[in-house]
Amino acid sequence: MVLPRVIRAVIMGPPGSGKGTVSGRITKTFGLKHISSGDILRANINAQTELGLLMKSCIDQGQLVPDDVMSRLILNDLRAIDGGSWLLDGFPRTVSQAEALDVVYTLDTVINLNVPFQTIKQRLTSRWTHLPSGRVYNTDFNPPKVPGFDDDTGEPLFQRDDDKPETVTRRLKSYETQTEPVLEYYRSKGVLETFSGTETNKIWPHVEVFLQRKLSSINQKVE
Ligand SMILES: Nc1nc2c(ncn2[C@@H]2O[C@H](COP(=O)(O)OP(=O)(O)O)[C@@H](O)[C@H]2O)c(=O)[nH]1
Ligand SMILES: Nc1ncnc2c1ncn2[C@@H]1O[C@H](COP(=O)(O)OP(=O)(O)O)[C@@H](O)[C@H]1O
Repeated sequence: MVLPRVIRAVIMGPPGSGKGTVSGRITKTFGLKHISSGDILRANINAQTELGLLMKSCIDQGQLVPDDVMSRLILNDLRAIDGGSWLLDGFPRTVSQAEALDVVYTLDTVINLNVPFQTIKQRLTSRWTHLPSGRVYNTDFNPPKVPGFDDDTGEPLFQRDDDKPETVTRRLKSYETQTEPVLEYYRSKGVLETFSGTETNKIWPHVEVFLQRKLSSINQKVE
């Protein structure tokens, strides 16, 4: 699909709700650039940058990275895209981050994946990630062709330290206290679109139809 006008979107949902999985499908279908705060942080940890080393213990303990650090990091990346369409995944996670984003950009839509916590806990213990690309697998849902290795590159997959059950519980708590208020923030601005369910393959067709309609209505306004 051609995007005549720049589209700015955010995808939200608790950890493990399928943001990365659905983002992959959105970028493939609609051509938006996927920017994942978690992938950016993990790339920094892997490259042992100063920021990565500072943030690692915070992330491993299931706590959020400080707002000012995170907002600076993401806004810099968005500036570098220079006018292209994007889909933000994992940012904003606090009202303060949402306000920082608001100062610079107006969002077209915020997709909210509403998946029960019980479903999520089971998924995360079997999540495997390909660090360089951010591709995610699951030993039950979408296993790699060769266990432990990425389908596209053949490189090894890795299990995130913060996907341990006790850390997941802490991340879900921080989602409730710090991120749920962001949903209210976007609801009051009229841009929040919620998709509820327990299976990505059932949620995705609704997201796809919604985005098709949204993009064609935006493009009609441009013509
Ligand atoms: N069983 C199951 N696993 C899923 C489903 N959708 C995504 N997953 C897996 O659940 C884990 C979390 O998904 P991910 O997209 O990384 O969620 P995020 O943390 O919100 O970005 C990954 O291992 C996915 O492969 C689903 O419908 N069923
Ligand atoms: N916007 C953000 N603000 C603060 N911390 C963040 C943000 N995005 C990611 N992080 C940190 O990185 C961790 C992993 O994030 P992410 O990969 O998005 O997790 P998930 O996909 O499981 O929701 C978070 O638990 C948090 O410590």
